[in-house]
Order: sequence, then C-alpha cells, then structure tokens
Amino acid sequence: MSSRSDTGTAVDAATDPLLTVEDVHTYYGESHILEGVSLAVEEGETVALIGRNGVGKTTTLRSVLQLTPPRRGSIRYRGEELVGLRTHEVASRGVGWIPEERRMFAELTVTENIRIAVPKGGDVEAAIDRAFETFPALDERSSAKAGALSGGQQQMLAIARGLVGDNEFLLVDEPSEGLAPQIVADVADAIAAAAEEATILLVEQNLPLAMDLADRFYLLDNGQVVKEGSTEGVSPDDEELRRYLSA
Ligand SMILES: Nc1ncnc2c1ncn2[C@@H]1O[C@H](COP(=O)(O)OP(=O)(O)OP(=O)(O)O)[C@@H](O)[C@H]1O
Repeated sequence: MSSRSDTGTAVDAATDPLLTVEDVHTYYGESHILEGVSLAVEEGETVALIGRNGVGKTTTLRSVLQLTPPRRGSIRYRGEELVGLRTHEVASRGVGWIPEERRMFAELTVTENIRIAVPKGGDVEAAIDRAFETFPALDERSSAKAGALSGGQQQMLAIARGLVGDNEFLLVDEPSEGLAPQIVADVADAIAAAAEEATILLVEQNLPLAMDLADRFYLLDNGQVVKEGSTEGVSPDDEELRRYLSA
C-alpha cells in the first residue's frame, strides 16, 4: 500500500518484511520436499512453523540458510536475495541457526562456549555479561562443562550462543524436542527472552508452546503451507491444527 505525503511525493507505507520466502522448491536428490513454500517474517516478530514429522520444516530452515539451496523460488533477507549465496555469507548477514541437535563444545565450559560464539572484534566480556543477564540459569552453571548440563540448560546455551553471535534473526529448530514438560517451560522463557532481542522463526511441534511464543504461525503439510494466521485466539486444542499435527 502506498500513500501520499503533504508534498505530494509517493511514500511507500508498507516496508518489506525482514524475511520473504517465495514459492520455494527444495529437493534432496530427486525427492521434491518443498513444493512452493511462501512465508514472511516481519522484523521483531516470532513466527512459528508447525506441522507433523517430515513435512519439510527443517528443510525450510535449511533452505533459508542455503544449506540445502532451493532449485526454484526466492528467499530475500532485508530485500537481498539469499538464493545463490553460500551459507557463511547468509550467516554473516546476521542470520543465526539453532539446530535441533544444539551444537556446542561439550568439553568447554558454559562461559567458553559463549565466548567463542562472539564474532571477531566484538566486546566479548560485555556479550558474556549480557548473556548471563538474559539467562541467569546459565550464570549459575558458568564454569560447568557444556556436556554436563541438562538438556534444558543446553538448549538455553544454544540460544545464548545464537544471540551473542550478533544475530538479528534466529532460526530455532524444535527447541522443546526431548525435554521434560517442566524443562520446556524454562526453554520457553529463554525463547521469550531471546525474542526481546531478535526476530525468530521457530520450528516447533509442541502446539501449546508454539502458540504461546509466536505472534503468527504457518502450518506446513507435504511441503506446502496449508494454513497461516495470527496465533491470537487460536486454542492449542484447535481441532483442525491437531488433525494436521497428529501423525
Ligand atoms: N538429507 C536428506 N536426504 C534425503 N531426504 C531427507 C534429508 N533430510 C530430510 N529428508 C526428508 O525430507 C523430508 C522433510 O524433512 P524435514 O526434516 O524437513 O521435516 P520436518 O518437518 O522438519 O520433520 P522432523 O521434525 O521430522 O525433522 C522428510 O521426508 C525427510 O525424510
């Protein structure tokens, strides 16, 4: 939509979304996994990507990161085309990835893990202080080896590492996977804290969690978006969503 200012100049009232995924087709070999996925994430939003196992949620994140480059379609970040870039080039634009397996250095301490996630030239001590401020539970375990942390604490550390990596946009894959319900609540708090600092595209099969954390959602099925909308007023018991999510 565009409007006119008093001086009569055309002003673009709508700004581009931070991330625009348009008609993306991604394959593993001959397997056509994403069959024309389109979605958008506005700056400051948390958007959930939901859907049952194997529908293409992780593949969507991998497509954005150019880990599995799409064969067709467009993915724009701040208006710039990402398709054709290398993954490190996407990362250097401020796009961080928190994969399901929560990559970290098990033999290093919590503090060391955060320290090495700070980009070259960054203020390491300030970044560590800020991470511990955002995630006090990590502060309490600062000298523990990452490998000795609980699953929930490891997830928190993975999110903290994503944030200190100077990322304005985080792709978070299934943070609640394999965690006990009371731990999931802590991880939800950590994501909510991260959402204060970054825009988030969150893959999550835990519907109540996704609805709680996200402003909007996209429901994927068989490599296509079949439903999207605001999470406001959507019940985690929503029958249609549940039907799509049950295996
Ligand atoms: N490296 C790969 N090579 C071939 N097929 C793959 C590969 N990775 C994923 N797939 C297949 O692609 C499809 C989509 O997988 P994807 O991981 O994107 O699903 P998902 O929605 O994230 O589900 P999940 O929660 O199980 O990860 C699945 O059928 C999966 O078996």
